[in-house]
Amino acid sequence: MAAMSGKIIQHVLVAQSCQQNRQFSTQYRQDCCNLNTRSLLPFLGGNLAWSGTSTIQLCAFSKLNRGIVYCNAASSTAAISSVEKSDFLKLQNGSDIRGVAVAGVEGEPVTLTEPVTEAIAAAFAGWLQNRKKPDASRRLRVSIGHDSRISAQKLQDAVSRGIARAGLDVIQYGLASTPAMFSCTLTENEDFLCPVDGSIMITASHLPYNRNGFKFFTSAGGLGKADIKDILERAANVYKTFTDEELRDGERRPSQSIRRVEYMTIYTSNLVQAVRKAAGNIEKPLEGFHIVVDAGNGAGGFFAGKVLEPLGAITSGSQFLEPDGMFPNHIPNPEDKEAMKAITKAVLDNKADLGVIFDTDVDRSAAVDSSGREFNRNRLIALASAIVLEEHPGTTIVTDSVTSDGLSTFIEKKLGGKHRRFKRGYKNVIDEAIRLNSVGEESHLAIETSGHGALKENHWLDDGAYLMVKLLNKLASAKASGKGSGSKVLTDLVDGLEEAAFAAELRLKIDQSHADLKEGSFREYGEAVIKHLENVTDSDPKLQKATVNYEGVRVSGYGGWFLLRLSLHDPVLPLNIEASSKDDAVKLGLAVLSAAKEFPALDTSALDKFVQA
Ligand SMILES: O=P(O)(O)OC[C@H]1O[C@H](O)[C@H](O)[C@@H](O)[C@@H]1O
Repeated sequence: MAAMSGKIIQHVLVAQSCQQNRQFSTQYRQDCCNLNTRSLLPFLGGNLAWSGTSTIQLCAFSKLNRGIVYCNAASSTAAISSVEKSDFLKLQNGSDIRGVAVAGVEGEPVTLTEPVTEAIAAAFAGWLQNRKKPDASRRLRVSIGHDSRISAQKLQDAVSRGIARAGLDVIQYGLASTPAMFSCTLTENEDFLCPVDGSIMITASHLPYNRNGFKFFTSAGGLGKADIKDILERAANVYKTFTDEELRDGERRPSQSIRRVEYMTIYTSNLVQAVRKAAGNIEKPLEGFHIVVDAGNGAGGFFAGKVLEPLGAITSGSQFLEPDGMFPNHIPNPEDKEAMKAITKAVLDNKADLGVIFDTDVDRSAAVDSSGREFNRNRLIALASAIVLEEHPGTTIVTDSVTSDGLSTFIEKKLGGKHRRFKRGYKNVIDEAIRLNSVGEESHLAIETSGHGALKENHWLDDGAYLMVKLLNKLASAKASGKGSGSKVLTDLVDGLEEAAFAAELRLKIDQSHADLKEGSFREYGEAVIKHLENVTDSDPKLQKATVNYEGVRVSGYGGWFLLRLSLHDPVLPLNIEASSKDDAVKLGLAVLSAAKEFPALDTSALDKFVQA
């Protein structure tokens, strides 16, 4: 410990009483106590154990209304006795775990209680122990980070208890980004206790304030669906071993010694180095650029002060950088129209060269050029493809299924690459790119319209901040070589991308309690709808089914296309339509509707409205 920087690593204790926190709150604000009755003990050996990013977060919670909400947060005693294996399995959301962590929203009972969380963390530790042999000189170590959600501290404490319970070392990072939590499994730096053997990010991405969840990483990447299921099954067993006292008083149990590391300093300095290197080792390659950041009150505020400013950029006009788990300004989601409007306005108001926006946990991003043109969805993919294809001519770009026909033409005809339009889901897209490389087809970029983008050069980590670094590299190198000093260099890269005049996504719900399901699953029902639509399409000469398609049914016609597929997570059939006019889009919509109407458990009201409007 002595060899390590005292500024970086401290011991903290979890799960102390409100009284102890009251002492602490005199230093900050009284209402901070209300918010952290189950949180960190501030003192160890007379030193404040809370530092850096955590302090920022704490202060962000200091508004009274936040306090009220937090005090409604899940009581560990609520709904404890009846948590069954099936309840644990319901927490799976693809390759993530998601649940309700804060009480108070009608119809949304708390599912991520502290004991449930502790059991999940202990299960992950057990899963890790089965796979990794610890170094003889040390125990396995697991790091924990979280986004700005109001339940973050409570869940961090419970996760810490679960990991420690399994006998592994716990290292807390405080406010962090999801990509940083993968990155720390690869970083070689013993001063920062890296690499860790496994890591947990506490986040529910852009979902409402009452939700939370977990993503798990090892040096092999994010855990997949099968591993998550395994962990939840193990968690159900761990949970059974909890004593009544543990279930009742989870958050007040004696504390364990936990280490604290400011890992985000390593992560951000890696981003800074990447841009400097790309610009030819210039210290401030972004000098003269004005770049505004919108972190949506999530975890991405670091990008302005810790990445852009050291590179010389001006960041005035950046907004919503302070973590605030009530997300009072807009949903932190680059797919959200209001969010994109907000960053566009900030760029125009500030006459900035570029705007950058992140989702809550910074694994997704988008940008806006100086004229207010959005680089998100297909346009972001086109831009990233152009950059990657300059570096790796001919490479395959793997995308999700809802990408446009115009994007394929752009990648293949204009950029000379290959477009593999695969399935929805960032993990699916990344895994497909990895698979292609393993069978000899070179791929350097896997990217979704949602803003998840992963590069081979960055360990296939879907990192919203790194994706933006690729754009910054372009700005910096253009400036260094005298080719321009604004965002025009980026705008020019997407020149020639054909974009549909009309695009819509409608989500058709399947009523799981409807008799027409005949006790089958919503998946089977959804597949039947898709199959029927395929048959209808086959008999309509104006429609052509895509020959290469990996998910749902994709059909061209009336100068546009539609895709009907099953949602990754919900009993929903999302329908994407793109066409050159609303009239043509309606014609495509009517073709879908004629098939969908045969299925009474399918709620077609959104489509009805669409074709009538
Ligand atoms: O299938 P959907 O309901 O449209 O959801 C699909 C989306 O789910 C999650 O948000 C994943 O993080 C995304 O990668 C994925 O694209």
